Amino acid sequence: MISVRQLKKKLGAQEVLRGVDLEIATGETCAIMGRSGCGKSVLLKHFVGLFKPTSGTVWVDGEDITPLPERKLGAIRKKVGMLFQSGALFDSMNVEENIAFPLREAGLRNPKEIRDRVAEALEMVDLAGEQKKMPENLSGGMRKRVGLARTIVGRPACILYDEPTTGLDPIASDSINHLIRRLQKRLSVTSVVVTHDMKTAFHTADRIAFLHEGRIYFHGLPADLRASQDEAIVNFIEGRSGESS
Ligand SMILES: Nc1ncnc2c1ncn2[C@@H]1O[C@H](COP(=O)(O)OP(=O)(O)OP(=O)(O)O)[C@@H](O)[C@H]1O
Repeated sequence: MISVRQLKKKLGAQEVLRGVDLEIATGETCAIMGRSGCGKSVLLKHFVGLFKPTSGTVWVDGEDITPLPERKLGAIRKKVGMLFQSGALFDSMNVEENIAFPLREAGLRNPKEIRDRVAEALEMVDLAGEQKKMPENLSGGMRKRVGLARTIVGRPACILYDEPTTGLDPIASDSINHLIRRLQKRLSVTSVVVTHDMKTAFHTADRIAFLHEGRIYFHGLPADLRASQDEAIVNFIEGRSGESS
């Protein structure tokens, strides 16, 4: 579904990505992990053309999206939905209007069809009946669910999650982890989960990619990551900074 070849990205003077190679198969869930600031979000944004590589290529569903101009990226963004960290809701719109937004943008006009699609998406994220609430009256976990409903309402083939559990308490996080897994089964979507939450990675992922110093340092089964004796990986998993106090 996604194939990244020798992707390099410079932002200002900083070489954030230094030759990333990564293959994500159709239907699998891949977690991308790595230390804060290592470039996980930058990498993810390349999958929908929000960043252009300095060099290298990004293929989505068999198409090289690197040379595509902005007006042609709409089709890719229909295929690959992205859930941003904050949920990125419009504060002036209620839950229903927020979720209906991409449908209207795509040209859907039939009010009953829009209502039904919104209700179905809300039901999938366990928020049935919450159509009329305003974003300011939602908890952080609910905002993420509404953001997710807005992502799945367009029926993407692939969902990108940028830090889906950041800022949530452990129980709300656990519930989002289950939701990611359930959606993957129910919709048979390919999922990419950027996270530094070990629980999220181990709960949701078929394979884990560990980004370190601008490259994919490890890509394999969660059990193999856990069993690794490599110093950078062990320090990350055990949360050791290497500093003394
Ligand atoms: N638009 C931008 N312009 C310049 N630098 C940027 C931009 N976006 C990100 N960066 C830089 O790229 C680096 C990687 O950022 P990124 O957000 O991908 O990290 P991350 O691994 O997702 O971190 P975190 O886990 O803390 O969210 C950081 O040093 C950041 O400052």
